[in-house]
Amino acid sequence: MGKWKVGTRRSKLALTQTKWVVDKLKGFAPEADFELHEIVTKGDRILDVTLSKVGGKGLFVKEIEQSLFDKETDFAVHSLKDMPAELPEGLVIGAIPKRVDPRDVLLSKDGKTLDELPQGALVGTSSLRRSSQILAHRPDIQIESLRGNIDTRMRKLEEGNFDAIILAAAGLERVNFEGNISQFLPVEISLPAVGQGALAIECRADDEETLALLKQFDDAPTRLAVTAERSFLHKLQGGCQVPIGAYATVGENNEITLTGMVGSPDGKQMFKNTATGQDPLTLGIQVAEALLAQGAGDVLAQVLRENEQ
Ligand SMILES: NCc1[nH]cc(CCC(=O)O)c1CC(=O)O
Repeated sequence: MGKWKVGTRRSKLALTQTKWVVDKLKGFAPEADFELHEIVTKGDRILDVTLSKVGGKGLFVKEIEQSLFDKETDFAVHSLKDMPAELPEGLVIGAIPKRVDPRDVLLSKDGKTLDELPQGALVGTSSLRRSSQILAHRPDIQIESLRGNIDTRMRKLEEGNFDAIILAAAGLERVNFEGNISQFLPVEISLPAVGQGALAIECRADDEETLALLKQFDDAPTRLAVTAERSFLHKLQGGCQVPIGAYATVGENNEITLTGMVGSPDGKQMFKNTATGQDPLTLGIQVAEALLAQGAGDVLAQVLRENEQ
């Protein structure tokens, strides 16, 4: 039994993800009743502005979290990568389902790969992490900002505004657009965003009934991996839009291997480190400290200063 009110953003991707989660949860609680509550977030309303200049990640989750506090909703489905490194007191991630493909992908005219793009090609992305890594690999490329949901971005490619655009494989897969992918970028070229490809189901920390439901849908290796990635992000205090990437995998005996990167937006400076360990929180901090020792702190400080201007 039980009735759950589920918070979701209104974009096609968000609705698809939320409906997928609800469907799976029905498998664990066949008699339960789920009611979707669509919430328009600040991030959705100001997509035409450069998000990094108005406050970053929190914009997509704040109003949804408020509805959890107000008990208008009982849990909410987010893309994990849209969530700040630190949750507000009183909320927790009740489940992290198994991660899908974490990679970035290139969508181009005529299916060209990154290496096949013409000299000086125009590539659309608003992510500093993506621009940094693309430019490190192909310094001749021109990067231009590209905002909006998946449909909007793909339309701008079709209209001929860009030679190529970069998106997350996971988002395209979830809305069945993966047929448009020209190349899966290897993580050695484009290290994904923290949590990319994973979902987070957020609920109140004291809501035992919801926690018990969500727990059944939690994937332990994914949680270990993204906990390491988020610890790395937290240590670098990468709350807002910053050129930070991280990807962790979990092998035998729950051994976690984490790679983290910080790059300058022009790709001229690139710091990377890989380490292995058992404890995700310690490992994240260790990789972050290795990058700070290489000088990544100066790059991050510079980006923050530019965002403030
Ligand atoms: N930045 C927005 C965003 N947040 C989550 C996804 C989908 C991929 C995911 O769940 O990791 C996307 C689109 C994209 O980056 O292409």
